[in-house]
Amino acid sequence: MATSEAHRGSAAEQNAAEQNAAEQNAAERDAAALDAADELRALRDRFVLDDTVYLDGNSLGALPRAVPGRLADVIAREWGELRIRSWTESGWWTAPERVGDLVAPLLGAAPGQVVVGDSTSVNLFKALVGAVRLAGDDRDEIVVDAASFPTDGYIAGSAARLTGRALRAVPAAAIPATVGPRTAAVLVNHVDYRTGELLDLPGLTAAAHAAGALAVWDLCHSAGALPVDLDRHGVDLAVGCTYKYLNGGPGAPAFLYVRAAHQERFDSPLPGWNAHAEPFAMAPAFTPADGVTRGRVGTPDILSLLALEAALGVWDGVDLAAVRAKSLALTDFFLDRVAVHVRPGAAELVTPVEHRRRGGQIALRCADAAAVMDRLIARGVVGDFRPPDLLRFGFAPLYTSFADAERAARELGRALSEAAAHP
Ligand SMILES: Cc1ncc(COP(=O)(O)O)c(C=O)c1O
Ligand SMILES: Nc1ccccc1C(=O)C[C@H](N)C(=O)O
Repeated sequence: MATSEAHRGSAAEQNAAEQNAAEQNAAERDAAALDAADELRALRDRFVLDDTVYLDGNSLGALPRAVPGRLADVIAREWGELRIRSWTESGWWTAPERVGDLVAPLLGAAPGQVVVGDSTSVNLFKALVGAVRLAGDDRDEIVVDAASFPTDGYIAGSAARLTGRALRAVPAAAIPATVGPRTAAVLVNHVDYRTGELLDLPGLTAAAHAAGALAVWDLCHSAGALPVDLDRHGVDLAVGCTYKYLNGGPGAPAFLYVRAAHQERFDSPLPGWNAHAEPFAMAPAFTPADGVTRGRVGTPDILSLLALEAALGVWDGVDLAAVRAKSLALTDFFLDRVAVHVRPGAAELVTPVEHRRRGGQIALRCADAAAVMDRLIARGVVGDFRPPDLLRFGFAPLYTSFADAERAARELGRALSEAAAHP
C-alpha cells in the first residue's frame, strides 16, 4: 500500500511537472510571438547588451553602440588634435543648446526651449528659484509633492529659504486643493521613482495655473519612457536627467526646459558667464543671453555632453507613441507572468494597474527585498532595491524584450521562494 501511494504521489508530481513545462513552453512561445510582432525590436541592436536581463534602465540606461567610437573621436581628434579650436570648429560651445534641441522633441517641446548641462539637482534649483521670481513678490509659498525624489525636496527647501518663501510638502493628490493665491510654484515628479505611478501632468499643471502659480515638473522617470507634451500642456519649467531612459551615460548632464513665453523674464539664480549675452566680452556687468541660453551656468561638461549627443542618435525615426505602447505591453506581460510565477502573497504590486497611472517601471513590495534583489541579480536579472521594501523593475522599451519580461518573472518567483526558504 505504501508503495502504491508513493507511486500515486510521484505520478501526480510528474503530472504537475509536465503541466508546468507545457505552461512554460506556451509562455515562451507567447513572448517570442510578441517579440516577433514588436515594431521596435530592431532597436535593441543599437545597444551593447549581454545575456543579463537588464531592468535597471530607469537608473542607468544601457550603452548605445554609437557612443564609444564617437567619444574616442572627440578625445583623440577634437581634444587631442584641434585642442582649443574645438570650442568653435567642433561646435563645443553651442553643444548645450544643440543637444537640448535633440532632447526637445522627446519632451514635446519646440526648439529653443531646452538646454543641457549641470545635474538635475542644479537645474531644479534654477527652475524653482526662477519660477518664484517669475511668480512675483506677493506669492510666498512653494508647494512640493511630498513623495518626490529626495533631491527635489531638499532643493525646494533651500530655494524656499533663499527666496523667503514657505515650503509646503503635500501628497500629489492634495495639490489642487492646496494651491491658492499664495502659491508661487508647484514642483511635481512626473513618475514616482518608487511606485512608478504616473501623475496627471495636464491636470496638475492646469490646477497650478488656475491658482496663478507656475508648474515645475521633474521628468527624470518619464523622459524617453513616454510622451510628455510640455508645450501642449502649458508646463512652465521642467528638468530631468539623461542617464536613465535617454541612455546618456553615468552622470550625463541634465536638461532644463524654460517655456518660450517665460524666457525673457527668466532670471536664473546661477547666472554664470555662459549665461551672458556676450560671454567673451568678459564684461563686469551681467546681461542675460536671449532664450534658453540664460539657463546655462559655466563651462559645459563636453565629454559627457557629446556622449549624450551620440546616445540620442538611437531615437532617430522612433515614434514615442510606439515606445509608450510597447512599454505598457511589456509591463502588462510582466505582471501576467508574475501572477503565474510568484506565489500568492509573496510580493505585492505597488504600481497602479491602470495604464493612465503607470510609468515605465513596475515596483513590488516584499519581505527582505534587498536580499531578494541580490538573489535575483545572481540569477541574471538586474533590477534594483529601494528602501524600505521595494523591488523596482525598469522596462526601457528600446532594448527590453518580452522574452526578458518572461525570464525576469520566472527568476523572480525562484528568488522569492529561495529567500523564503533561507531567510
Ligand atoms: C526624480 C529624480 N530627480 C532627480 C534625480 C537625481 O538628480 P541628479 O541628476 O542631480 O543626481 C533622480 C535620480 O537620481 C530622480 O529620480
Ligand atoms: N543617479 C544615480 C547614481 C547612482 C545610482 C543611482 C542613481 C539614480 O539615478 C537613482 C534614481 N534616480 C532612482 O530613481 O532611484
